[in-house]
Amino acid sequence: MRIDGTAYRTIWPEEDGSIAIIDQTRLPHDFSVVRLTTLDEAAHAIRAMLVRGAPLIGAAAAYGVALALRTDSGDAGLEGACATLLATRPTAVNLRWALERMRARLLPLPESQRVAAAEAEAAAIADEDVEINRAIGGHGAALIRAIAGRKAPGEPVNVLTHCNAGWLATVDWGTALAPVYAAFEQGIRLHVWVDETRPRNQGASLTAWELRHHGVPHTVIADNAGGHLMQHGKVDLCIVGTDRTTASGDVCNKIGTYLKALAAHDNGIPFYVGLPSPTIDWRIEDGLRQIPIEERDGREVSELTGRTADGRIETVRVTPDGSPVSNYAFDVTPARLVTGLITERGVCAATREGLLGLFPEQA
Ligand SMILES: CSC[C@H]1O[C@H](OP(=O)(O)O)[C@H](O)[C@@H]1O
Repeated sequence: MRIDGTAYRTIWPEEDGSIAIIDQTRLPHDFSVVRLTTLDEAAHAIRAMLVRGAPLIGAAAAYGVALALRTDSGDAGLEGACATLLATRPTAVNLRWALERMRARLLPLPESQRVAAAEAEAAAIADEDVEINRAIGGHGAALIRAIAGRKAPGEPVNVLTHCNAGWLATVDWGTALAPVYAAFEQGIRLHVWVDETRPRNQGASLTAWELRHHGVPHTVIADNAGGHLMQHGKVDLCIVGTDRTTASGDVCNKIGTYLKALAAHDNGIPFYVGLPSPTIDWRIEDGLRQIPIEERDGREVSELTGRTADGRIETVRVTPDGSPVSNYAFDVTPARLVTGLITERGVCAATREGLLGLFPEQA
């Protein structure tokens, strides 16, 4: 995506072998590029959410393996790197998918060939992600265009999204926001309701930042406002991302997604999911019982970090000292509440039959 005229991806290799990332914990106030040079730095970047979003987590882990092999390209080094990176975050299946792909590519190779092959495979994962998301954008834009055709002339299509599933959550283009960007580029009038997405505020801090830089009309709202907007006809469709979708169409995504899906269902509003195929977990059917839900540090709920009027970044506490805090990072939306899955191969029902219709090789 372009920021002030410069084209960026969220992650890229540098000539010196380091891996550059945009530090997303500094947005929206500072645009800061960090260079990773070791396995531990890559693992920290994922765990501490300098990079986040299922596809970007997968790409970052792949590059993390390449960094690790520069130090130890033996089997133990490779297995150790994969174990370290796999342990960073439990929910996004792209992490497991990318690491299994790197292991399969590298284990058969002699140690002398592994660094170059790891860098090439990580770059391939990144490039493929961009093309997958571009295709999701095209398929999703057709949905937005169809809704636009039913609106009064000049009326924008109102899209509600949760968390950040834009280009910052991927290598480029995004998943839930790819259709928004594609429709916007096609000249379709639209507006995006941006759930702030407590507690880490990826919507307020990242989605709003993305959309503002791209010139897409948007309004940041409290998470709890979405249902009210739907009841009053102000939402035409919801599009969200996912960190893991089961073979039967259950969708795991940022905490609060399930509540939006319930409100959409109650108001007859289409609820779509931007779903790149590496985010499909073909090994499980029951999302509620089989998807591990990450629990993060309670301080993400009890504290707020922002910029003061005079430009200082400060953190304040918003709960009483001593009050216990829990911080579930994801929830699971049952397939029955999902209108459709927007994949790189087209849109399908949130069912096993729907997914296998687009990905028959997985049968
Ligand atoms: C395109 S994946 C985006 C997905 O990832 C986010 O989780 P996190 O920021 O914790 O990595 C969120 O669930 C988004 O929908």
